[in-house]
Amino acid sequence: MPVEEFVAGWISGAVGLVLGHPFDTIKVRLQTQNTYQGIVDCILKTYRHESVLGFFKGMSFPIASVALVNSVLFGVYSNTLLALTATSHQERRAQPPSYTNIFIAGCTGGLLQAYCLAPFDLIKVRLQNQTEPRMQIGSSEPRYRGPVHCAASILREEGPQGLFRGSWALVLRDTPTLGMYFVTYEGLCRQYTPEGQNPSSATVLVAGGFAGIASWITATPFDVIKSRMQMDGLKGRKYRGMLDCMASSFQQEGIGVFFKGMTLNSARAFPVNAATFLSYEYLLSLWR
Ligand SMILES: CN(C)C(=N)NCCC[C@H](N)C(=O)O
Repeated sequence: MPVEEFVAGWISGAVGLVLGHPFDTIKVRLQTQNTYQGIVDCILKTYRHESVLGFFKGMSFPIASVALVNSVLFGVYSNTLLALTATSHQERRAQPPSYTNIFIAGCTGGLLQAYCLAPFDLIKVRLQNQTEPRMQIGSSEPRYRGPVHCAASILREEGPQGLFRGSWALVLRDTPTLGMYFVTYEGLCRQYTPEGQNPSSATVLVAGGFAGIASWITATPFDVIKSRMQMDGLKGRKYRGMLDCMASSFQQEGIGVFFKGMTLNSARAFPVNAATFLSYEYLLSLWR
C-alpha cells in the first residue's frame, strides 16, 4: 500500500487548516449561537471580547488530529482508486480513471475520515463556542480549560458516545460531498491540462479551490445539523436525534437555517483547498 499519499495528505491538511481556522470559528458560532447579527457582527464581537486569539480557539487539537484525518482521506481515496483501476497516482495522468471510480473512491475516503474526525471535530466545536476571553483576571472561567480537559469532561458527563455526538450528520455531510470534491478537482484539472501532462500549479490551485467551494456549498445543510448536535448535551439534551434537530431547526428558523455559514464555508474553502491540493501534488511530485 503506497504510504506517500497518507503523508502528503497529512502535511497538506495542516497547511489548509491553519489558513482556514478563523473562518471556521466564525462559521461555527453563527451556526450554533443566535446572538450575532451576521458575519461582520460576529467578527467584531469576537475581536473586541477575545482579541485575535478568539479566532484561533480550538485549533491545537485539529492540528494534532489533521495527521490522522487528512491522511485517511487522501490515503484511502488514492488506495481505493488503486484497487478499482490498478493505477498508481503517477500513472493516472496517462490512464485517467473514470469519474464514477473517482466518485466511489472519494465517498470511501469521506466515510472513513468522518469516523476519525468525529471526536476531534466535536471538541473543536465545543472550544470554538466558548466566548470567554482568555487569560483575563476577573473574567469568568470557561467551561473547558483545553482540548484534553474538554475530552475528559465529555467522557465523564456524557459517556464515550458523547464524543461521537453528531457523527451521523458528519457522515452524511462528508460521504457524498467528498466524492464530489475529488470529481470536481479531477474534472477541472483535466479540462485545463493538455492530455498526458501534469496540471500546472495555477491549475491545481484553481481546481482545488473550486473543488472546496463546490463540496462545502453542498455540505452546509448537514454541517449546520452536525454542529447543533455536537453542542447538544452541553446543557442537557434539546434534540431527540438528528431528524428531530432538523425538524425543530426548520420549524423555528425556516429553510434559511440549513444555509447558515454557507458564505463563510465557501470563502474559507477556496484558500484552504487550493493550498491543500497544491502541497499534496507538490509533495507527491517530490517523492516520485
Ligand atoms: C465538504 N467537505 C467536508 C470537504 N471538502 N472536506 C475535505 C476537507 C478539506 C479541507 N481540510 C477543508 O477543511 O476544507
